[in-house]
Amino acid sequence: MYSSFLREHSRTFSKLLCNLSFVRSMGGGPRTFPGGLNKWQWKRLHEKKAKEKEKKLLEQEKELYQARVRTQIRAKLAGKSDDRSSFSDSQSSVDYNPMSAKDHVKALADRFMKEGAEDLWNEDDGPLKSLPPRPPLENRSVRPPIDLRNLTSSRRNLENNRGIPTSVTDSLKSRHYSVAAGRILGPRIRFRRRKESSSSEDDSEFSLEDDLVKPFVRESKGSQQKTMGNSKWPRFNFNEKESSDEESEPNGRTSVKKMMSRATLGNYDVKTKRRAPKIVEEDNGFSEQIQLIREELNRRNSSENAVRRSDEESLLSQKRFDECNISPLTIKALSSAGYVQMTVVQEATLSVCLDGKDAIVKAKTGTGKSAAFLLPAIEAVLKATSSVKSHRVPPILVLILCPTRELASQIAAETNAMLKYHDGIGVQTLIGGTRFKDDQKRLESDPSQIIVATPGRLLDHIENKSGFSVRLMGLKMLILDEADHLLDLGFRKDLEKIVDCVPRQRQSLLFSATIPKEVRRISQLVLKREHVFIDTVGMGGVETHAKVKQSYLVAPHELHFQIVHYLLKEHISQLLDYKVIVFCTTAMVTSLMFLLLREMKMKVREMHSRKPQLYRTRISDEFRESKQLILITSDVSARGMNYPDVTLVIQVGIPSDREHYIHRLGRTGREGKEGEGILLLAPWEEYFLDEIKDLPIQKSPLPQLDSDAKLKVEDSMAKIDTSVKEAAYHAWLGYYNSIREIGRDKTMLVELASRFSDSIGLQKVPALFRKTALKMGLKDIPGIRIRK
Ligand SMILES: Nc1ncnc2c1ncn2[C@@H]1O[C@H](COP(=O)(O)OP(=O)(O)OP(=O)(O)O)[C@@H](O)[C@H]1O
Repeated sequence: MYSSFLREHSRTFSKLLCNLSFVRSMGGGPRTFPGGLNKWQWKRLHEKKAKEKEKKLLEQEKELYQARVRTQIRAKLAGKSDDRSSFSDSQSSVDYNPMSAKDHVKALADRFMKEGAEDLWNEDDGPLKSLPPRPPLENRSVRPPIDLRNLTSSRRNLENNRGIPTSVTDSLKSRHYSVAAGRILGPRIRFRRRKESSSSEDDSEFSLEDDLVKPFVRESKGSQQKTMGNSKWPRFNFNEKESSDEESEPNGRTSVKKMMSRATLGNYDVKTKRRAPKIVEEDNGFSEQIQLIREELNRRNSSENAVRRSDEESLLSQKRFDECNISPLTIKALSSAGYVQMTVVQEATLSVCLDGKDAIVKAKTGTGKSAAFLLPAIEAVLKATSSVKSHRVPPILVLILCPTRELASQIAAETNAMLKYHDGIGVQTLIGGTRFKDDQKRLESDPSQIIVATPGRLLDHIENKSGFSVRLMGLKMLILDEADHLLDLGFRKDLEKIVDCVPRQRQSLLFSATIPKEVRRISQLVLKREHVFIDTVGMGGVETHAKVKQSYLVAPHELHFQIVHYLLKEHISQLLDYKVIVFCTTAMVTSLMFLLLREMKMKVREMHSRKPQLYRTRISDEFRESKQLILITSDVSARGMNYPDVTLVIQVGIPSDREHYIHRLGRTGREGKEGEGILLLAPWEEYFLDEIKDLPIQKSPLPQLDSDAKLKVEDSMAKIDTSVKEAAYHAWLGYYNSIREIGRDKTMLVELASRFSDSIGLQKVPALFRKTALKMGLKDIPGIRIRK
């Protein structure tokens, strides 16, 4: 709610810090700082200061906001419609920066009513879940379609629909409140309360503005809100603390409830009505209204989806690149790479991106999102270089952030292909696992306008490399590939720092195959408020490809290695040109799986975060080019990697969330091709299926495993070094401990981990360091051994 204000100020402050550290880093390196502090102490000191400042700003903003809301209540109670008009003359001219409560509410309403924002109405992530069948409502079929916008923009609509009084006095009598915080818009929640003293019901309706007022509203003791049709809709909590605000009236009548503090609102905030003990009934009209809106949205979307499904997952649109407003040299490069027609997401996004608008884009895996952001990126560079005089060191004009090193390299390679005929435009990668000095040399000898980076290494350059921050000051476009992952907690801090170091006047583009609702909410960390949301999947659309057959197997953990071996054998026997990716839960489990399958003479390669970068790059390149190869990997390969013609993806164990499942699966069935995905779960992991229940995944029967194969697996497992297995056990325990559904029952977790330890042929459960056990909350759990 206060974020825009806060962001604005904290950004300025952080920029100052950025510049400060940059100034210090000029001319040879920031090695010592005032007070004898080293770089990190200096940095921490300033981070602390920034946090304090941020807190103070937040407090100020809160106060301002509360004052504004109080004024609004006063105005209402005094019978004035405009909150500002209720101020004294001297106050009325004050500009309540950054915006008035009404404007704020309107802005929220606008944002949530935007085209494509309907899914924000949905309480769950992902597409709208289908609604349970409802008994037919009278006259429902003859109801005209609901204009959703009208629901927010015009109160009258609802009021007329439902016979709610519209006059000022009436509306004051039946006070209107609804819900802000971006959750409900338009339809207002209507509560009925019965006055203790009278049998007639007092309609109290809550309007959008007044949820902002909620902290100031005190409700009568004992009054309860009845559960709404959907329990997730915002609740009005009339809790004990609020009721303790009750004061005795001078006449000794304690049953008269005062609402809000008299100190702030004088007599206006004293409710002189008798206390209403409880809400007598909930107005079902509201949930009905919501239901109708949802149905209307579903209806609209199902017809859109029908059109979409009619050209069944077609990847390419009708539009050609040469029909678009992009450089002929780029078009030439595109056609030499075999791109003539645009893909659907490219067509949907290009004009918006070329217009300079901020956008957040959701499109299925393997549908050409990279080119969709690279084309406008190249245009932005061309535009900027033609209008700006030549610099000795060109500024960085486009910054592309990726979550993994391999993805950054892949994007850079694709950019290079598109820049084939453009002289004087270059792209460089800044990724971890390479020598920092080599980066520096490349940046100096061949400064490029486009940088593709992983967040950590980019920050190293911002903080340590003199001149780099200055080059970033010319940035025109910031792109986040796999945006939802970059906005995840794991990357968030780095991302915030990076955003603070680039100009505010820039275009930002966010792309991913999965954009959960909360990511859309926090995307404004990067995007302007007036951004566009482009969703080529569509609400209610399936996020995976119809041509990818999805199935799952449930088997005890002890059988997983054997089953993977069996599935691979089966697949290889059916396909000459197979190419398989096996995803494991952690790097060390990946390593164990790789060693086992290699021991069993399968043609496998391994890739995970514990491998040196040079090795990772070599394996990635080999797998891209090869046929008849199996890649055993962790989530480093889950997102964005474009290995052509992957025929099967096996996921062993639960992915960390629904999004990971979709991205891993998306390594097959790219460019509209066919593919297959198998998820292998232990019985206690079956709960995960609930997260993907809207996806077309089917249960497969357990294969017939012969005893020879079992012996073979056991023999091969016995040959693997114990240290690898111990590391796998530790990693396994760490992974599942971090998964809420499993990690919360520590005893069960340790028991399962012991079984895993058995299944990989360890004689006894490996011991943990005391510190590790403590950190994981496992110290006193039976079955955990502590290292002496
Ligand atoms: N217009 C086009 N014509 C033909 N092929 C294309 C076109 N655009 C992209 N491709 C190809 O489609 C494949 C997938 O593209 P890309 O890797 O950009 O997908 P993506 O949507 O980013 O996938 P992910 O969500 O997994 O990151 C690539 O092999 C790319 O070369």
